[in-house]
Amino acid sequence: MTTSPAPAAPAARPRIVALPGDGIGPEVVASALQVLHAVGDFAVVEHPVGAAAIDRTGQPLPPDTLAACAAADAVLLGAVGTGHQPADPEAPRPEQGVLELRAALGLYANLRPVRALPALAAASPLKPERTKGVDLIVVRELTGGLYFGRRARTADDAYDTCTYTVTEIERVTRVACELASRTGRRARVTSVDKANVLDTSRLWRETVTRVVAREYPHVALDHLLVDTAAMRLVTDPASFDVVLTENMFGDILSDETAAITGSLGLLPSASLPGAPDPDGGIRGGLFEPVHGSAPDIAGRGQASPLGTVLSVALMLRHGLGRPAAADAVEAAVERALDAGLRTPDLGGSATTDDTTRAVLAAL
Ligand SMILES: NC(=O)c1ccc[n+]([C@@H]2O[C@H](COP(=O)([O-])OP(=O)(O)OC[C@H]3O[C@@H](n4cnc5c(N)ncnc54)[C@H](O)[C@@H]3O)[C@@H](O)[C@H]2O)c1
Ligand SMILES: CC(C)[C@H](C(=O)O)[C@@H](O)C(=O)O
Ligand SMILES: [Mg+2]
Repeated sequence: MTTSPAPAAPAARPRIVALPGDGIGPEVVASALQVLHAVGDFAVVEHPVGAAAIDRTGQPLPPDTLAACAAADAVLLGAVGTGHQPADPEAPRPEQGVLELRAALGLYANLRPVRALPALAAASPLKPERTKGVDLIVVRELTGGLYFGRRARTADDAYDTCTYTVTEIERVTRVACELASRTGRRARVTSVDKANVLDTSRLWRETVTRVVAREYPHVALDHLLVDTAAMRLVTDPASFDVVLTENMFGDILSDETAAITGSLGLLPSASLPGAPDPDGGIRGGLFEPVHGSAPDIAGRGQASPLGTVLSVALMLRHGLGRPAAADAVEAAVERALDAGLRTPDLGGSATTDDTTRAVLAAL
């Protein structure tokens, strides 16, 4: 008697934790999850973070939320924050939730890609000839520097310290160089620091220079001071390929890149525990738009969900090893914009729901 082979076990559904958060977070996450479900079969569970979690549990990152994120294949976050600081300096702050999550999951490499889409050339405050062809990635160190240094405050004074170790700088430099070396990129890394003032920046510059010279000699490396980089990002954005920088500078410069695309609402990000797998393998990670909770427009159905939808594309590509689905989502967003879709931040009147429908229709 011959035995037939056992039927192949169905591929496990990737487990996604969604953290809607605050303000427009729930609006943009709901939209992005519709797009995610349109391109595959995923098991999604939602957990609270930020002010929503403080309201429910007193903590911005409750232990149940962290445990679920640690066990998930990938995490999608909307935004946290109420837009105002609590009167009591000891009170928990929503933003601590996202910072603790990044640190707890070891997500030191934050990728913030920026592409100027031809359809949106007129939406940028920059001249079209300056933004034409811009395709850069900010690689922001995410778990060190001022955000995580020793700090204290009294009624009369306060300090935050900026610390970097050689190991922290080396590993994020490797991520930037790996990305710069990939097909379609220009093998150029611009490292941004403030080496004319800060010791951490001098260590940063020396370490980046050494890693590139020893391990990535084919990568063209240059260094810019952060003030000059801020200027160059709007005067000559097309000159950048991969921008490598520390935590605080990366936060500020990446919001500035909104001027290139036309709106902060369009920018996605991926926070990873290392370089994306070159073979498209599963990496996990946290995926979130660059923008915040936008309290000024929350609850009105006006927010652009595209930064979160494009973060889903990054999740599919870098977190879940599904590059074809990622390409499909990005192409659908481009087709919808080509067809004239414009939310108020881009000068139009499309709602969040209109945008979701347009992307789903273009898939
Ligand atoms: N990762 C995060 O969760 C994250 C990121 C940035 C800011 N924040 C928090 O968000 C709160 C508000 O901060 P803020 O106002 O300085 O920055 P923000 O990014 O929330 O908003 C800045 C401006 O951009 C607009 N905007 C942002 N996202 C948009 C979208 N998707 N569509 C259309 N317009 C959009 C807003 O309406 C606002 O005018 C603060 O509590 C801050 O700490 C959270
Ligand atoms: C909310 C805040 C802590 C966060 C940051 O500064 O990293 C945000 O501005 C971002 O860019 O993701
Ligand atoms: Mg920011």
